[in-house]
Parts: sequence; C-alpha cells; structure tokens
Amino acid sequence: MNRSILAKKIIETCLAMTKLGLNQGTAGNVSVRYQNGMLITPTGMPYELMTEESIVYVDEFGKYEQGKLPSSEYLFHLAVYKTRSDIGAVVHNHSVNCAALSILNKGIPPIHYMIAVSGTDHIPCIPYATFGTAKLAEYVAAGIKQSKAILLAHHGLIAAEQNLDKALWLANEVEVLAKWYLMLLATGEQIPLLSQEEMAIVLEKFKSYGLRIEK
Ligand SMILES: C[C@H](O)[C@@H](O)[C@@H](O)C(=O)COP(=O)(O)O
Ligand SMILES: [Zn+2]
Repeated sequence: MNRSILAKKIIETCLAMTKLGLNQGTAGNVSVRYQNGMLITPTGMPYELMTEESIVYVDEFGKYEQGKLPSSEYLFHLAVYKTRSDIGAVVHNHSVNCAALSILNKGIPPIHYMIAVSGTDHIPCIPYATFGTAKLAEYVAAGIKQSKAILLAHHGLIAAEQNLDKALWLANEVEVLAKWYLMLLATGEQIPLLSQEEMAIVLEKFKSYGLRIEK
C-alpha cells in the first residue's frame, strides 16, 4: 500500500478508536509498518485535526522527517516492529478499563477463552516506566514477545496485529475483557479460570477460525 493510503487509514483508525469510546483527548497513538520503519501519528494532536500530511515517517533507527514531530511513544512502536516480524500495525490507547487494570498492576488471566485473541493464554501487564522513554520501549519489547496485547502499568494498552483493522479490533476486544475482569474482581469472589489445556485448544482453533481476509 502506498504512503497516502496508509496515512489516511491511520487517521481512520484513530477516529474509529474515539468512536468506539477507547480514547480521550490526545491520548493514544497509532502506527503502521512502512518501508524500513513506520508511519505514525504526530505528538499531541487531536485526531480530528490530523491530515495525511500530519503523519510522520520514522526510520528503523528512530530518525524522522524534518519539520514533523512523531508521537512521544515512537520508541515503543519501533520496538514492537523490531521484536515481531509478524506485526504490521500498532494501536496504543488509555481505554478506561485497560487503564484501570493497569493501575492495579494486573494483567488479565484466562477468565474467558477470548483471551486467546492475544495469541497466548493471558494478557500481561508490563512494569511502569515514564512515557516516551527507552526503558518503556524495553519493557514493551519484552511484553510483546509473549502477547499481541499488553497492559502498561499506570498507563494503558498496546494492541499489535498484522494490520490496522485487526489491531483496532484487538484493542476493542481487550477493553471488553478488561471490563469483565474488573467486574469479576469487584464481586470479591474467587474467579474461576480456564486451564492451560483448555486455552491451548482455543489457541489452536483460532489459527483456522473465521475468514482469512488479508488487507
Ligand atoms: C503524555 C502522553 O499522552 C502519553 O501518555 C502517550 O503515551 C500518549 O498516549 C499520547 O502521546 P502522543 O500524543 O505523543 O502520541
Ligand atoms: Zn499513552
């Protein structure tokens, strides 16, 4: 896909994220793998004001176009692409339920088989580090190795997938899972979990589930 189409698709994804209630204000950022680096949203700009020209190209070394400022989180986006060759798009947000769980420093255990959307049997919560730092990118790289969705302590969510549509879908699914988990925690009851064996069955089934439409 050419740059113009991808840039438009990034903005569409940002706006869809807001429409789905997954974000507030200028929080969050979105990127897509492009050439040897990525195209990414600019820093601190409301999604409604973004145009194709606002989207920034950052190369594999973190060097970006003159006159543009990429998301403050470009280091962790880059870290995801470097860590996983199967990933083509990254969505980050501060969705309410994911952020709430991340404040409790809790990942999401296998409360429901849909946890398998992450490609594993739980969604980890990585340690806290200041936004925009190399330390945070380091934690993200370690987390994303295990799971396509990770919570960032005291911060929010990262969802990484083959393309933007899938990454947005994953972010939405994880927000629902986070909501369920918070509701369950609030009951104070012991939460029954699916076994590793049951999760392994679903993970295998997910490999061939649904239409395989590549965009
Ligand atoms: C302070 C920032 O909002 C930070 O939380 C970052 O992670 C974020 O979500 C949005 O930052 P950018 O606008 O720089 O992408
Ligand atoms: Zn953030």
